[in-house]
Amino acid sequence: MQKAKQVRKLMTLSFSLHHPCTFASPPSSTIHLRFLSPCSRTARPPSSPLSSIRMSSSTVDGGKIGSSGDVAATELDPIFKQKRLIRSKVRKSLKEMDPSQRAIEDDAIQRLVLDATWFKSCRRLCAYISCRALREVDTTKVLAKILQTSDKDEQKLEGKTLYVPRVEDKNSYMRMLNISSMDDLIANSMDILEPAPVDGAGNQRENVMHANEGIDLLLLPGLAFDKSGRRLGRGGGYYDTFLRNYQQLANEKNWKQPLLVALSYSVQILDDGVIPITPNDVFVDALVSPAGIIPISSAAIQRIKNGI
Ligand SMILES: Nc1nc2c(c(=O)[nH]1)N(C=O)[C@@H](CNc1ccc(C(=O)N[C@@H](CCC(=O)O)C(=O)O)cc1)CN2
Ligand SMILES: Nc1ncnc2c1ncn2[C@@H]1O[C@H](COP(=O)(O)OP(=O)(O)OP(=O)(O)O)[C@@H](O)[C@H]1O
Repeated sequence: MQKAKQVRKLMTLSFSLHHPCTFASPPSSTIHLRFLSPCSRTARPPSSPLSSIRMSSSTVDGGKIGSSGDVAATELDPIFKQKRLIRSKVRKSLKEMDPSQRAIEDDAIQRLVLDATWFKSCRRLCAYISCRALREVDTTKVLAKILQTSDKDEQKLEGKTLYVPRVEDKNSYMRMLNISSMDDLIANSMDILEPAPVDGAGNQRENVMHANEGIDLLLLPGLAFDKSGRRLGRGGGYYDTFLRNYQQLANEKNWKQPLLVALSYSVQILDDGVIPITPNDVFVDALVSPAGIIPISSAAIQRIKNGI
């Protein structure tokens, strides 16, 4: 995990959101940052000193503000500091989790996914390849089910088409590439399994951003979540960047937005208001925890209610 530290990077924050139940991008690069309620355009009441912070686009390095002297950007520091604090607390709780409890929760979460109609009916999806060292909710059984049709053509006709993450560089750039077998994966510098850009036959793997059809579902990892859909990732901004780009593409192509479903151990679900967010953060539609599926957005409530 040492090399994972290299994940820290330069990044220019961009402020557009395309989640159906989040917020429009502000007209200029300087905006007001608040703790926002996921399914309305209204900000939460300012119950914390961080709740109304002026923020502007800025370039950062390793989570620290660069030498641009951008005073407004430094005001983001408390938010990212708070995020780092929560990450270390949750990492500690995950580390302390009893292995047998973890196994029980892994099974319960995967069973819920495998039995869900939105999973059974989905034909095209993105999912993460769980990493034991990161203590992520296991996706082995879900992936095995998705990939069970070994023949690629048969899979396209009857089964599901799967795209999995591949980190391309340290500028929060991640692609989702098509795989048809776990053998398509190799460990990257962070010890996460990911696909090579080219398959065994020398063909470029399909990038979900260049596909002719949209995806129905995205299974997301994360460090912490709340029941209003806030998601705290590992700090790379990879998923938030990908999700924003994908949501924009789906809008342009008139595709239905995919259901964003995060998988979470019980200790990763925090009280509402604890996870601070920036306008870059994308909310999830639903959580799957060992206690059950928690639909959050109206899209998720509809799909779960109608069994689709
Ligand atoms: N399974 C999986 N694949 C994924 C992600 C993920 O979170 N899980 N990603 C999601 O973005 C991308 C990779 N991003 C990553 C970002 C950080 C770390 C990591 O090891 N973080 C350490 C802390 C490092 C530090 O603080 O310097 C950790 O969380 O313990 C790993 C992957 C793409 N693929
Ligand atoms: N003080 C800071 N000011 C501005 N940007 C920062 C600061 N600290 C970190 N960033 C950057 O903001 C981006 C988003 O970070 P954030 O913590 O929201 O990611 P995340 O939601 O955990 O990641 P992911 O989307 O991959 O799950 C990262 O690229 C990070 O490097």
